[in-house]
Amino acid sequence: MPSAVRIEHVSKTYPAATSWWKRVGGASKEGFRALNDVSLDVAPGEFFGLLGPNGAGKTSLISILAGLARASSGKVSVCGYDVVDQFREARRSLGVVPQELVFDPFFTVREALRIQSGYFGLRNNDAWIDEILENLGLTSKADTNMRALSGGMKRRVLVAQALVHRPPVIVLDEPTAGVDVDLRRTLWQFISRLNREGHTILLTTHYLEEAEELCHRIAMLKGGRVVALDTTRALLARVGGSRLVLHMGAGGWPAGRNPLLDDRVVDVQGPRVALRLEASLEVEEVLAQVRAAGGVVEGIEVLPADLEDAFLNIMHDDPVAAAVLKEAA
Ligand SMILES: Nc1ncnc2c1ncn2[C@@H]1O[C@H](COP(=O)(O)OP(=O)(O)OP(=O)(O)O)[C@@H](O)[C@H]1O
Repeated sequence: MPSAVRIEHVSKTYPAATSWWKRVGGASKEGFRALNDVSLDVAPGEFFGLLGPNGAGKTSLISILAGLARASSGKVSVCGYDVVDQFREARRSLGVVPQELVFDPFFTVREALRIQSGYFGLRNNDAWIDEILENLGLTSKADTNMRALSGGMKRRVLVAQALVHRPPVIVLDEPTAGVDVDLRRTLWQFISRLNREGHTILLTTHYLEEAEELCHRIAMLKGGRVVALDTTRALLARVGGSRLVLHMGAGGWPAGRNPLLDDRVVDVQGPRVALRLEASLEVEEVLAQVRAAGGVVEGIEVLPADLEDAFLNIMHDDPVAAAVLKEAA
């Protein structure tokens, strides 16, 4: 059986120089390289996560997969169909939920889904449309005009549109960005069910806890390169240990006073500082070092390591990723 998604040595360079791009400082003579020799193989039935910070290249990769953009080099196929040479077959095998809310304001929800079915040559698709509407909590909105829907409801319709032709591969580009808990739960229940029924899912997200819960395997992208590709379990095992979260009082984190202590820091968000621990027994020792360095600790939490730790570790351990991080700081 062919791979659900196969990406082979894909690079993407955006042309140098629209005038606005020059103004924001992104242009160079050679253009901007958003993807750099990316290779991935997603097996049929997998729930695969594509993670990475802003600008990592996730949307560029998905656009190439969906035939909306061309790779500068390399090959991409969906269910064995080349996305350029066999565009129709590849596109039919794919349902894409885009990141941006794009919709036609003139139709009701049901009309929009019927039209979308028509693009794939599907008539009499109402039974499946009704099932999708129900599973996404949209039944009561079926006859509502698209422009009268809230943002969250519009996002549900985007998901529904991607599913009308029952694609074997479903791609979700940050589907839960800015949506409420209710939609998240509804969406993940439905998507997990489709995955259990054999659909392959490719998910990009910034929410690492979502990826940790749902994905079998994960690729981490940074600066257009794959910096890690492994099972979720193996990525978690790579970090081990636990995390100490300190809530710092006046004066904040005593940076630069003790390099060993600074080395443990994985994340700083205002007064909340997360540190890596090899063993929980180290808590006392670390607290003593913080106090000796002049830090005032107001609260502590000890948490098991999670995907966020794995992500931060990998970003720091990878020399290219570390250089990109440093540049961004
Ligand atoms: N049309 C374009 N022209 C020039 N540069 C672009 C274009 N589209 C994207 N880029 C640049 O390519 C890089 C990768 O962008 P991309 O949108 O693929 O990243 P992303 O991982 O999806 O980010 P985010 O999480 O913010 O959505 C970014 O630096 C972006 O500014």
